[in-house]
Amino acid sequence: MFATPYFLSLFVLWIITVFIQYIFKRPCKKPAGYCPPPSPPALPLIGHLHLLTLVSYKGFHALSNKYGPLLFLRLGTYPAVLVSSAPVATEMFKAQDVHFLSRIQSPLGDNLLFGSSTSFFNAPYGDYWKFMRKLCTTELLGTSQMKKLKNVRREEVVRFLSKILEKGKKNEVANLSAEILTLANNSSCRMIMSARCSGEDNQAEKCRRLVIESFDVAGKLALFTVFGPLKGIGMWYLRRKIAGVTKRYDELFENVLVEHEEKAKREGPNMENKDLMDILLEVYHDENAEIRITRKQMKNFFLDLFTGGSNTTSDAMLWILAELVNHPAAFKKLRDEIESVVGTERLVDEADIPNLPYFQACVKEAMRLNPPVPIYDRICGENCKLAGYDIPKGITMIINTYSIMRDPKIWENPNDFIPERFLTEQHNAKVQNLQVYVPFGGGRRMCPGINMTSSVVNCSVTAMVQCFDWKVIGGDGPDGSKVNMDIKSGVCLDLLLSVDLRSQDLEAVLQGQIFEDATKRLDVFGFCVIQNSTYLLIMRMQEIFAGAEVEKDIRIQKSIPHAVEGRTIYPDLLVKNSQSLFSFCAFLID
Ligand code: HEM
Repeated sequence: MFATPYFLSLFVLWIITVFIQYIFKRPCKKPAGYCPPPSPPALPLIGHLHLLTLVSYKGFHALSNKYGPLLFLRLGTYPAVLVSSAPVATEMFKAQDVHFLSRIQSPLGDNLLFGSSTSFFNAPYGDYWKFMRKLCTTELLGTSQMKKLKNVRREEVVRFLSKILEKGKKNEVANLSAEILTLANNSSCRMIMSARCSGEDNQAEKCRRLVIESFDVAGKLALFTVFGPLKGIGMWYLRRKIAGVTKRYDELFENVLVEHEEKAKREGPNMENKDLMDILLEVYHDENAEIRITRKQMKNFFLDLFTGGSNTTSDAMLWILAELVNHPAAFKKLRDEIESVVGTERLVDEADIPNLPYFQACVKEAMRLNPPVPIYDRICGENCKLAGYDIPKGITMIINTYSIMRDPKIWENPNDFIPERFLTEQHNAKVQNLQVYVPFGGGRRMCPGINMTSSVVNCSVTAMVQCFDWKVIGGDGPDGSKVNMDIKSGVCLDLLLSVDLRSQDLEAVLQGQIFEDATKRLDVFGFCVIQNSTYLLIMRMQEIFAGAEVEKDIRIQKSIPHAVEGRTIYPDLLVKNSQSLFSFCAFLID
């Protein structure tokens, strides 16, 4: 009742403030010879906002096609420079990298989950960022840690494939957008903190929902920020939501951290199967560490890993599969490659990837055309020159990877899906000294999560091509066989595909893998429980054999001495293999 006139008067007040600022603002004196980047014609008050479109990077792309690769823009009251070509990006990430090493800070300072200086993603370039970056490269996200987590990824992929297999057998349509997001979330949550996103009361699921909520708040706040004087009003309007999300996230992570600390005390220095949280906690407790990180920094760091790692990875997988479905010749070529290297008697494995060059080219080409992070920001730290133009200290740089990777001066037929281009010498020579392929950014601040993403993408996409045939339901094109690649603002690709298992042989291979996976989990379960409570084990088995409804995750009860708490077994996988399991179980009980 009272809110509408109230907000209306605030809005009018804002218009008047901006207008007065606009009229009386003195143009600041620029030194002689000052040469700012070119700028499209702007309107009073809103600047270039009217030139943008709902899918922001496509609007920016259209602008750079018309006005050039380096542009000065005014988004409301917010000035920014748009970078859209490989030569400019190369200069920025190589010769001038030192001037562009920080990102935008949140208008809320350290009170919001996102954008605060205690996060790693937004940390200003300095000792904390350098320390964490080194830790990411050498320990947390480096190749050797990723190798250690291989089984975790394998289990999640096999779990995903078993769901798809069920769909295929029943001739059902698979909502791949949802299934692949679950796969990416579960893989990253397990690698980061040994938890899966399933069930209402699950920590990883709670964290996923909090991340979505805080993205929502951050997005709204960014809108207010564009309209200068509205920034304060936005912060006031959203203050309760911000405080609520931040408090819940803090409590949730405090619990997870305490659980990990207790586990570390119980298992001692030789603890096996460490996740990323175990490793970072060791650094946190190390009194001789180069930098003593705070608890808040640690919590924000995990948030960065979740936000940086889940949707990006699932989007990458969706785009790759969509491009392959839309290009049947490429799909067939890839399947032939997998078949010639792996055969049909075993499931493709991460270790096969170096022998699958065409697969690697398909991944690159799909990510070139559809970068999961199409735009991102940097801040200019010092007055400097870029492509001959003056860039003022403090201005936001918007890097449009979508434009950079469709630059017609670099890529022949830039809008076409041609994986072969990544296999030719000619292409390699042309791009040798240019930053042309930038889905993960560039320079010192480029994405540290490449290994983690690649390992999940590699093992899942290759298996999807090896085992299944995919068809679009109600798609685009004259015969309705194409995935509609036109995305709407803020929505990820909607991928609904019917799935068919290719052959009986592959079904046997997949079932074998699912069984092998299940027995691995049973082994842990049986071993722990058998020493102290055989009865419990048999009970559980009978429930499974009878096909009775059982809980999704059975946790080993805390009261059982020597049991590994928190380990889960997955009965939905076990049920399918009841016959083989029976003999396995009998062996254990003997
Ligand atoms: C397809 C998957 C991914 C894409 C396309 C992607 C893309 C990007 C891009 C474009 C940036 C900005 C780089 C720059 O400023 O030059 C970035 C930064 C970052 N990404 Fe990723 N990313 C992906 C996956 C991941 C994963 C799996 C993680 C970790 C689990 C991760 C963690 C981060 C972090 C922490 C940063 C900030 C780095 C810094 O400021 O030093 N990303 N990512």
